[in-house]
Amino acid sequence: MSAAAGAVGADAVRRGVVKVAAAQMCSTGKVAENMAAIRRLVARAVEAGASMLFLPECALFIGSSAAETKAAAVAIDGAEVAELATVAADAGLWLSVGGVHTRVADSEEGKVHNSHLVFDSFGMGSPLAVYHKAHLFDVDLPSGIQLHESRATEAGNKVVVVGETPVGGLGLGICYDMRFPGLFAAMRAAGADVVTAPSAFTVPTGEAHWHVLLRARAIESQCYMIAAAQVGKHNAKRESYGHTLIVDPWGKIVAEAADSVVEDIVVADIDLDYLDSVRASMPVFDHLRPELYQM
Ligand SMILES: O=C(O)CNC(=O)[C@H](CS)NC(=O)CCC(=O)C(=O)O
Repeated sequence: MSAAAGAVGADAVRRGVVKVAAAQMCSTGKVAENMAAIRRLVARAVEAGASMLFLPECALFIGSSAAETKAAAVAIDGAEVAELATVAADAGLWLSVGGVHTRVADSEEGKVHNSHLVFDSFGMGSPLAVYHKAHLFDVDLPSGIQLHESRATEAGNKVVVVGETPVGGLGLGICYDMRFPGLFAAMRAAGADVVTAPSAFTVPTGEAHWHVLLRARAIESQCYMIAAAQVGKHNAKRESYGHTLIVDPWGKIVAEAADSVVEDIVVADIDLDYLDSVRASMPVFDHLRPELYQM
């Protein structure tokens, strides 16, 4: 075998095809019960042969007021986060936990971060990467839904792409972030192959926008999009749309959970050779004209 052929072979091994799982669940205000559900979902992902599992926003806790959310926030170096690291390590699985309310040390009002945590499968006890949700969901919708995420939460200020995961470069988003294409373009520019939008989407906005937004972000960024979702009634005030989704870089839905199933995983292959071929045949990032539309 020539040296050149050897190099191609090595690259193929690095890119390759990797199976992932995305969860759907209905978290409540009871952390211990949510943690038990996470353990069941992890076991199912292992059984399915996945290398990585993606859990939705609010996987550990979903509250019904800003006060509850602040009170339930965990320390990034605390017991709950360490437990998640151990769960991942014991299973030999990489884990994305899409939105954990974490304490902000210097917040005068006791506000939290909505943090997307990534754990590797080696069990170092702490997350490999942390992204703080940058766009906060402060809305007053015609359907009567009012949500003011900023009452409990401080926005993050950094784009985060984890370089070397089983699925290549992994861009971290959360829920409402999916409405901001600039964030996903920035992730692609920073090396993302897979982007994420773990969610607790409202039912009316989900019916109107969920599939369109997620497919559009995948098509534009030419990345796989993984959106693990909360589903069903969490408490008297909150209900989520479900439809956990995995979309390929051409915009095709490759896995979707039924909204009637309260606890489930869906699996799909992440094929980075296919991703490369999509990017090569339509090199949109070589055609950008930021001088025309940079804001
Ligand atoms: O409240 C928490 O504890 C965690 N945060 C959330 O669930 C957030 C803020 S209320 N939900 C969303 O961003 C939904 C976005 C959405 O539904 C849309 O963009 O249409």
